[in-house]
Amino acid sequence: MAPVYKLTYFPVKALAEPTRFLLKYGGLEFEDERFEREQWPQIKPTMPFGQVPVLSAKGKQYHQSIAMARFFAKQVKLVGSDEWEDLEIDSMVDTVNDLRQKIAVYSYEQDAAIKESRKGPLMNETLPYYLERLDKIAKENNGHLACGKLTWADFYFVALLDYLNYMTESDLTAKYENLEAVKNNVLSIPAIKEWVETRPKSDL
Ligand SMILES: N[C@@H](CCC(=O)N[C@@H](CS)C(=O)NCC(=O)O)C(=O)O
Repeated sequence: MAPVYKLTYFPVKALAEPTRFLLKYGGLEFEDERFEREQWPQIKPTMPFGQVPVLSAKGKQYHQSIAMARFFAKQVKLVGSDEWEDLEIDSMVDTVNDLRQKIAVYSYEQDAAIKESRKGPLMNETLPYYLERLDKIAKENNGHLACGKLTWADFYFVALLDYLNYMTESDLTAKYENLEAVKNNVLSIPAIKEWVETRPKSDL
């Protein structure tokens, strides 16, 4: 029987990877549909808001990567134990996403001169600002980003990290031992370790 879930995305980790981590963690079968960039013009009009990732299930399409990650986090019990914990987790996920967007504004800039002008502020101000605070939070939470325990906020951060490193051409967590601990806590989970070793290779 075909899997219940199909996740459609470019052949990269990026925004689909948190959901892939959660599906693998929960042992939930899914079709990992990756299309080539040349196919995108044909596929784009078939997506609800012209973007991916898109989750297909039960004859419907669902967009927005954070919404789908939260959906699977509930299924695999990586959400909070009450609304307050969910608030803490959601706020960390949104903060990591804010950081991603700030990095993307630099990384995806097509004009070389504008890109260069954004590099200093990003590298010397924005990244340290976020990473120092995230590292402090990881310390206070014993190697996690929220609630002092493993939650989907950890998965969200660690699954996006390769993409963030690719966009900044750096190893963002190298200098931050508590963020390294968050990374190791997620990557040492057997199902995640296996996925990372066997998933299709991609830079971002
Ligand atoms: N907020 C959306 C953003 C999705 C998004 O930016 N998707 C990009 C790929 S990472 C895309 O589809 N780009 C192609 C396009 O817009 O034509 C989400 O988190 O799912």
